[in-house]
Amino acid sequence: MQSLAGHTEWLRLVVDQVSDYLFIKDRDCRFVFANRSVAEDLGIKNAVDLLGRSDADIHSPQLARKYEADEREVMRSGEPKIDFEEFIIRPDGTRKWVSSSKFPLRGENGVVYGIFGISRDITARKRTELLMTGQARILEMIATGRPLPEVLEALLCMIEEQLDGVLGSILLLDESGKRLLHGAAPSLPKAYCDHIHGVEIGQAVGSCGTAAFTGQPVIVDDIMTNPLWAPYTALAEPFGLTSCWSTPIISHDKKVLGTFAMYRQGGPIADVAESKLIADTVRLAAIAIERTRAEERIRFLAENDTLTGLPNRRELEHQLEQLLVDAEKNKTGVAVVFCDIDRFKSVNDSFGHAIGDLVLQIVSERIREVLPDDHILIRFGGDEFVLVISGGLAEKTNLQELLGRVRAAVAAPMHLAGQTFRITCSMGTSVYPEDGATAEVLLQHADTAMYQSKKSGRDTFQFYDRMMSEGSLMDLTLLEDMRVGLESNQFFLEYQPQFDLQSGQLIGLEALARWNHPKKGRVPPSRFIPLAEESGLIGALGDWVLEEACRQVQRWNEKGYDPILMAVNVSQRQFSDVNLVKKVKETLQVHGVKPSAFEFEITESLLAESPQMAVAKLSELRAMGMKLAIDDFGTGYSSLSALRSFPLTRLKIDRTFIENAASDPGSQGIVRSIILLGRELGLNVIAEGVETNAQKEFLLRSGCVCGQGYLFGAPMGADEIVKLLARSPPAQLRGIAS
Ligand SMILES: Nc1nc2c(ncn2[C@@H]2O[C@@H]3COP(=O)(O)O[C@H]4[C@@H](O)[C@H](n5cnc6c(=O)[nH]c(N)nc65)O[C@@H]4COP(=O)(O)O[C@H]3[C@H]2O)c(=O)[nH]1
Repeated sequence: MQSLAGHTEWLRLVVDQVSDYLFIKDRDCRFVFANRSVAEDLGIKNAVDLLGRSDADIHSPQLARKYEADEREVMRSGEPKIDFEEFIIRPDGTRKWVSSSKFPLRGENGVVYGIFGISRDITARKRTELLMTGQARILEMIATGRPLPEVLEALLCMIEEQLDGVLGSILLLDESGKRLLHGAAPSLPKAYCDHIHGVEIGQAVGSCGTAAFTGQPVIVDDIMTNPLWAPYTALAEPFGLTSCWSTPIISHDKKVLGTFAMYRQGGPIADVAESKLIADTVRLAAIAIERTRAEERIRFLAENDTLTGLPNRRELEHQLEQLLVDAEKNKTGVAVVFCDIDRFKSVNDSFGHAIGDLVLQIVSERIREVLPDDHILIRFGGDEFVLVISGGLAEKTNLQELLGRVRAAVAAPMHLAGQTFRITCSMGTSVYPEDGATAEVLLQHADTAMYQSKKSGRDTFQFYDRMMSEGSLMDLTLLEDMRVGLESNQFFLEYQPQFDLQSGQLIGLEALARWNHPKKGRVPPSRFIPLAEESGLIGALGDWVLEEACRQVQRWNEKGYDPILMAVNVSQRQFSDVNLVKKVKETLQVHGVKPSAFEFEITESLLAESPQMAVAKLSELRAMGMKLAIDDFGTGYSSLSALRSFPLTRLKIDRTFIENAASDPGSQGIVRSIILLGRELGLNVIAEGVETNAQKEFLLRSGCVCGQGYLFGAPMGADEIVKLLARSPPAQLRGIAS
């Protein structure tokens, strides 16, 4: 008996040395035997204290039910359950994975009276497995574009599963690089996260604020005493947070993206953290954040214009369609406004593209400031913007008032690169449902109305009118008529005389195109010249004008009249023709006209469009001996230095300045400056549109040499000019080299 007792004692000593769990349970699943390993992990000092207790007395009901179900099945079937994985949760909340085998215990009569169990610790292996599958799952989430908060949360859950008692948190550095924003923290109290959200980073801002600022990990084992946490102890204390290890999340190009922090409630953090796990976690977090930011950037680029930050054309169509659906439902209006900057190309060419870009940014900001936030402004492309206005503001009187403010805001002076100038815009508006039912039609009609604003002198806005579209149709018919007219001699030239203001002598003629339409009668140049320019027909018309002017000079030469300077207008498109110089040379030669008796009138904007090409071409024409004038001078953006580089011979002061010159001091000042500028550059100056003696007197007083206008003679036929030529031979132009 004694030997048996000694034997039992000896047996217990042996089984208590074994690190595996060894246990026996009766038919009611109550412990009848357990070794020390089982008791220790359950926080029970003496293994005998386990005897008679069931899993329900020790574990959570969920775990207890699972263990019991397995054991009852072994007893019922009489078959052992070998090497299966399960886990226990210790009283401190940590998890232990085990590989268990449970065998039925039979008496000599073969009756099963309990189970014998053995379980081996496989936590390390299991964690590695879980870590690998967890990481693979997170990479899959990143690859399939799951939302960032979801990915970060899964990442932290994986960490919390790996590191017992750790509460994870990820904070993201905001765009300014100054503040940390909440990313994910599945186990931290919400109130704590709310406090941290938006914290400014710095030298001593807890663990995360400091880690983000320095770019280095910050390990704080005692929050209450560490100086980095001094301002935040009161924040951590109510939540029982005692330690925190924060590691900066760094991008591939070494920028701080945020922080990954591990907190503990009770005890230091340094003993639970594993550096390899931390390194893997911040790497995965960096991939997730960078991928999300790259996607956001791509989306932004796809939907917005990079220069102004405004939504782009693609976005407009999408948003406008949606607005129209809402407007249809709510029976409200939507206005589409096309806004185009006037003469933007000239701005770009005169001041450079960098200034052009700034102008676009300023214009977009100015419009945005005037437009209430809930209405849309998009950059349609180039110098075109589209405003979409809905609700009460889309009603005509409100809209008029709003567009007036947009117009004024855009036109306010701009001070850029040491220059001050005004930019204006032309706008056109179409309104749903009156002017169109779809986004496409509304845009098209707003564009048509904008085009009308341009035609009517720019710096204004127009509402779409059906007649405008009909006008476009009429334009097409007129264009066709013009083609026919050019071939069937419906065009002819009139000549307007130019005079020396002092001597009153004839000094030159300006050839002006005229069209006698078989049905419509005289069509004014203001109608057909812009149409010819837009359509490209101006090339053929310009060739014809040059040819006809040369023929006329030739006729007068043959009749023995003294040679007179003949000026012809050259449009922008005509000037861009690569064969222009060759054509002019040939035409003059064919008709025996001296180039020195010919003048080209070009516009200021033409010089601004492409200054290098203009200098090259003008130099060639000038080298032939032709004279070169700038027409409508004063309306463009020419600067003194730019003008110097062009080989010009005269400036024609724009009619609008002469119109007011006798009375308006502003116009007088401009006229005087142009005359001075001409003198400074050694150019002859002629005033156009002189209608009154008062204007003539003012010009004489200001030192203007030449004039042209109804006061001296309207454009007239060649026969009338002959009478002038017969009366007095033309004088040489003063101030121009031949
Ligand atoms: N109010 C007023 N107007 C005066 C006076 N004196 C002359 N005019 C008008 O002023 C315009 C002068 O021509 P522009 O500035 O070159 O302006 C021209 C020019 O830009 C263009 N144009 C005319 N013929 C041609 C041409 O053959 N080729 C090209 N490219 N353009 C042409 O059409 C524009 C208009 O031509 P027009 O209607 O003939 O109008 C002419 C002329 O009739 C005046 O005292 N008061």
